[in-house]
Amino acid sequence: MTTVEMGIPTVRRSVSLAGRPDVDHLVDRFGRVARDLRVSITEKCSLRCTYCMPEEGLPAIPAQNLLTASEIVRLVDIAVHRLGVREVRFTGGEPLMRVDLEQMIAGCAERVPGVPLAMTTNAVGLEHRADGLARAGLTRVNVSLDSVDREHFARLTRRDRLPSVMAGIRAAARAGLAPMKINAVLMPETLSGAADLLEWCLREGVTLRFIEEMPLDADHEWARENMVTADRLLAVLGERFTLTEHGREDPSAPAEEWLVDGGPATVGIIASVTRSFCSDCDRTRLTAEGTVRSCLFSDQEIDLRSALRSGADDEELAQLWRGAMWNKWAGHGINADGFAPPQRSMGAIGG
Ligand SMILES: Nc1nc2c(ncn2[C@@H]2O[C@H](COP(=O)(O)OP(=O)(O)OP(=O)(O)O)[C@@H](O)[C@H]2O)c(=O)[nH]1
Ligand SMILES: C[S@@+](CC[C@H](N)C(=O)[O-])C[C@H]1O[C@@H](n2cnc3c(N)ncnc32)[C@H](O)[C@@H]1O
Ligand code: SF4
Ligand code: SF4
Repeated sequence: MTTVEMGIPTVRRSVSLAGRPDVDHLVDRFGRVARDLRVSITEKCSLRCTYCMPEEGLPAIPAQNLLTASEIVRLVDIAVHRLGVREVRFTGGEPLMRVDLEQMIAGCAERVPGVPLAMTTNAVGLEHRADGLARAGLTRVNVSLDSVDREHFARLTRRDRLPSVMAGIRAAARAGLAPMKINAVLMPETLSGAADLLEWCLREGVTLRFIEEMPLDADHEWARENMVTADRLLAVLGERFTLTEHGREDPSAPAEEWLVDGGPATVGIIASVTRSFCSDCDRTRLTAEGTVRSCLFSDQEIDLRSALRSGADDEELAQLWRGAMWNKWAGHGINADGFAPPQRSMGAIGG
């Protein structure tokens, strides 16, 4: 399948709160509390990673359906002050594709002072914006970088932009956007360069985390038998480094860590498929079109944008959000019989 649509999830305007305790924060039926908000701000991207986007990019979201910077600031304010969110991460698509990103960050920094404002980015062009983003109030960035081999990088991302990414990483470090983490999705074609990537990150003083590929690619080519597992990666890295299991930063952190050659440097693995961490999930998501998505894999979304634009007050919006999260599933279900991937691909959800 090569031509891909963005996917039309089931978008609802109301949701059942039956059985929900009368608390402010975002609880679900499994006792989890969402404190980590991920806000997708665009479907556009400067790269076309094969595990995420179709070659032609995602269909454009009509401008009137995209949340504006001030709408995003308002929803972030509600999330923090009414729903107990403690950290906000901007993602996409590629967040740097929005020219009003600095304005959005500055608005959030003013409304929710002290709350960490992070961004997940491919770092293309970050070189020119890192200082301004730091001044606006961005606290840290995680950067996607799958290979330090220029040819491998260009093949995987369908764009020859490795030098720009490296320059972006260095500029972000100089701007104080730290601690910075590098994310690398595990793919068969880049596995042979995994140890070189780790060596590069150790030299640059940034933390590397490898990620198992999830069935969220727009081309629907993910296949369990082709995916590189955490165990396979550990065997490959073990040929060059001594790795010692070190556990998780905190129980809801997606990455398990290993000390590299006795430490203190670590390498992380986000093993979403073979060692799922859904039972400790603390995430809530806002899509670029203003729907709440309770799980990466759940296509049932709650529409905040329509409510917001038809005059709902902050408490009404907060209550819709609480309902969306109360109905969150137990987990992604990738390992269950009959699993079907969601309609939206990763770039259309906000990874
Ligand atoms: N299964 C699952 N994987 C996720 C989720 N969110 C992010 N990921 C994966 O984890 C990777 C890293 O996510 P980041 O955007 O860097 O965020 P993070 O790991 O929460 O960031 P830190 O707070 O710096 O640890 C992404 O590339 C996704 O592949 C999630 O909710 N569920
Ligand atoms: C969708 S991107 C959006 C932010 C930004 N464009 C970037 O690449 O960092 C967010 C994260 O999702 C990850 N990702 C994309 N597709 C994935 C997949 N199929 N499985 C696992 N992670 C994926 C990327 O590696 C990236 O770290
Ligand atoms: S992973 Fe990020 S950089 Fe790569 S195509 Fe998806 S949105 Fe773009
Ligand atoms: S797949 Fe869903 S439940 Fe599992 S960690 Fe991700 S968002 Fe949370």
